[in-house]
Amino acid sequence: MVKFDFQVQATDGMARKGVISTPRGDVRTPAFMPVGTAATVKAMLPENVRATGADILLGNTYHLMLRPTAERIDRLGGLHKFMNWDRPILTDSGGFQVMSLAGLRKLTEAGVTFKSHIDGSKHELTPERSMEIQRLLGSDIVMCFDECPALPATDKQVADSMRLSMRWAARSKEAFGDRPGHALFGIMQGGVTPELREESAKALTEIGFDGYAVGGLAVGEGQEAMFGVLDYAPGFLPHDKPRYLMGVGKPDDIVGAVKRGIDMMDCVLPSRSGRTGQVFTRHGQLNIKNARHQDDPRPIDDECTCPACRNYSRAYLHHVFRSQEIISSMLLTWHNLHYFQQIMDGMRQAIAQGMFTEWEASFHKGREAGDI
Ligand SMILES: CNc1nc2c(CC[C@H]3O[C@H](OC)[C@H](OC)[C@@H](OC)[C@@H]3OC)c3nc(N)[nH]c(=O)c3cc2[nH]1
Repeated sequence: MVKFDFQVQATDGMARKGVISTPRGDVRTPAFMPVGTAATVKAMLPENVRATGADILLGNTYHLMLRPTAERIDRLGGLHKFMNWDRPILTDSGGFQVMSLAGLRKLTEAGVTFKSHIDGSKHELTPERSMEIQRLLGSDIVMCFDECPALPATDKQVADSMRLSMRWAARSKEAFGDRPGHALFGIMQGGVTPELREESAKALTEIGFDGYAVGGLAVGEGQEAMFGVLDYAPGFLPHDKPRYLMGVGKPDDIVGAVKRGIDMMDCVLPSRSGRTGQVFTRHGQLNIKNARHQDDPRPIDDECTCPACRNYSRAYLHHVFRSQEIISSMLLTWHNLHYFQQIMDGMRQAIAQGMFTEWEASFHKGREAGDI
């Protein structure tokens, strides 16, 4: 039985290239993880998500516990079978979504009670319940139940919230138990305060996890403040375990995070923005709904090998977007996810060759180019 393992294969400055081995397959790092919130990466068949180069995708505890419920997915054979994705799945613990989506929430030492944003039914999430849900879903990488404080927050609020999350991390570990081949990741909190971030990292490392997330970022603090935390926070975490930055981000956020020692990231951006016509390319981004594309016979990017760029013109993509045709979401999502995976592949190769600085310079230069 392959157990869960992480090997750093090369480093270049703080950047690392590695591989996470799991019973359901390997995850090449640095890795970008497409978001499959309600058991689907929207507008994509799982085999097409794989074709973009993804080794792992995300599921969402909060959404799935409400609908169709974790118990139903368990009865039907687990999330992998349910959504026809047999490679690794990481699920978030649900706390973040409760604070951002649910109505009528009550936060206590025990956990969070809330009313479903779907039908108003009452639910409770605790570290123990979150571990049970993620076990029922069958996810390979389980996230601790934590609290991500909303900004703006006073130092005391951030400190109190972080310490609650650390107590919840211990309860999560206790409830997770011993599950060979499955991993439990702790989530560092502490806002933008180095002392709190270090206290959180120490607490998590003492409890001991298979990987560590840097939480509490990408919540509106801005790129400069986020990079400011990433200039020191990953270094507080064990070198030989994966580091996961939650909820990030735009292409330049991703590059800056890998440069600062992050191994895994997730973001709704490439899939969600694909549905709004936002297209990411190596020369920057464009919005296909802009009238300037309606007669343009060129592909989005003539060097991109995705189906949208190989087979369709900007004029066509403009037309199907304007006409709200379903194929528009399919092609633009596929292109954006493909492009994000191209960035990860480029960084993995660059780190392996000790060329990350040069690769980063060409990445930024490509975006200075004029008309895209
Ligand atoms: C955007 N900035 C962002 N997202 C943070 C997520 C959620 C990630 C979550 O973000 C969406 O949920 C809302 C995704 O669904 C749409 C989830 O994918 C399933 C994804 O789960 C990993 C955090 N989750 C936890 N547990 N703790 C965090 O501190 C945290 C910080 C985040 N910042």
